[in-house]
Amino acid sequence: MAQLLDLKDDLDIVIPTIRNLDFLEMWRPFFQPYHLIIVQDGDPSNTIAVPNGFNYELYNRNDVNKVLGPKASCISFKDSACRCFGFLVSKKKYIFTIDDDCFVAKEPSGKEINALSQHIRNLLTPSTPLFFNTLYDPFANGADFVRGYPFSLREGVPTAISHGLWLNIPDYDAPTQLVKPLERNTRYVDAVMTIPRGTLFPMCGMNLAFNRELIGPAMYFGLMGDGQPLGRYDDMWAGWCAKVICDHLGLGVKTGLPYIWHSKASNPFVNLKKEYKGIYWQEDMIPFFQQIVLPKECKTVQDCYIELANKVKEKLGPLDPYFEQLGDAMVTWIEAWDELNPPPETAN
Ligand SMILES: O=c1ccn([C@@H]2O[C@H](COP(=O)(O)OP(=O)(O)O[C@H]3OC[C@H](O)[C@H](O)[C@H]3O)[C@@H](O)[C@H]2O)c(=O)[nH]1
Ligand SMILES: [Mn+2]
Repeated sequence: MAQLLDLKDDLDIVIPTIRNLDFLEMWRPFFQPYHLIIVQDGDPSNTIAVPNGFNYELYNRNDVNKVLGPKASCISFKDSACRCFGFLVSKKKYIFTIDDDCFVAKEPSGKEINALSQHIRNLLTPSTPLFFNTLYDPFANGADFVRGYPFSLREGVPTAISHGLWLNIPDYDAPTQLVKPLERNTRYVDAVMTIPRGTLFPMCGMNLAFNRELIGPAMYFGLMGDGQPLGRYDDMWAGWCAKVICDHLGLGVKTGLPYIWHSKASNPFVNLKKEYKGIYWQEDMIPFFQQIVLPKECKTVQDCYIELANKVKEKLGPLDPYFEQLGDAMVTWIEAWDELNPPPETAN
């Protein structure tokens, strides 16, 4: 498996940022062989310092507007949701996206965690969404399928998403941050699990990898930030859309290892202002995703996503006009995706 854990020609690292990128120094041993796509948010006249020796492309808002023209309206401004522009312009099979306040974590033994290689292992080994393996990831070293696990299901399904976790500052919503300002996550759980089919999960974008060819068009992080009634639901929205589509297309989503060290607690009051509508809208959003049935005619991610977009407008539009705009932006995203990523047979 060791030779499989080096995908330097097949994976891009996408970083959304409003800060300098000194954090890369700690990741240098793991990230240096890889190409970085840096999405600079906020004022494009600011200069983002990238440490020497990294191979990268950097896009600011002017670049987003230049590349997408009017379709740039679907890319959020002043929110980490802008990272999905990096997913759009990448030409690689795999993506790893990480926040700039996430550092190398250590196992209980003190060994530094190469988050990238664990994500690659997660993505290159099958998922088991159809039957839960009680010894967790059967493809992990020293594990296997337990007694009673049907042999007909042991092949598993292709893994589309690998969702990593965080030591130190956990990804809590603002109310929880306010109630538990000093809580730190010190629990290192040595497990990777497949999220069962039919079950949604709260996808966090700070330590996340995925197979672009399997699920890329569904990894749109929505309309958030400047001018929008919502923030910090970017990754959540993408995760709900992607999971419903993964279930429909027979793909898998894993969560657990690897851990990163999340160093910065963002301001809970600022977060509350960004999140509050999402906190009550999600009581309608979640049943929407739980009840959605994608037609069997939807054979590609794009087909599924356009169907989802239409249903978002129909079912969630009455909740708030925001969802009408979000549904339209979802369609614009697919148009942009297909324009920048034409299927091989039509590529000129
Ligand atoms: O306007 C902005 C704000 C931030 N960024 C970049 O996004 C990354 C996350 O920012 P930060 O670490 O400050 O926020 P957190 O609250 O820790 O992030 C969580 O909530 C928002 C997202 O869902 C995120 O994935 C979660 O981890 C960081 O790289 C900032 O530089 C931005 O691009 N624009
Ligand atoms: Mn953070």
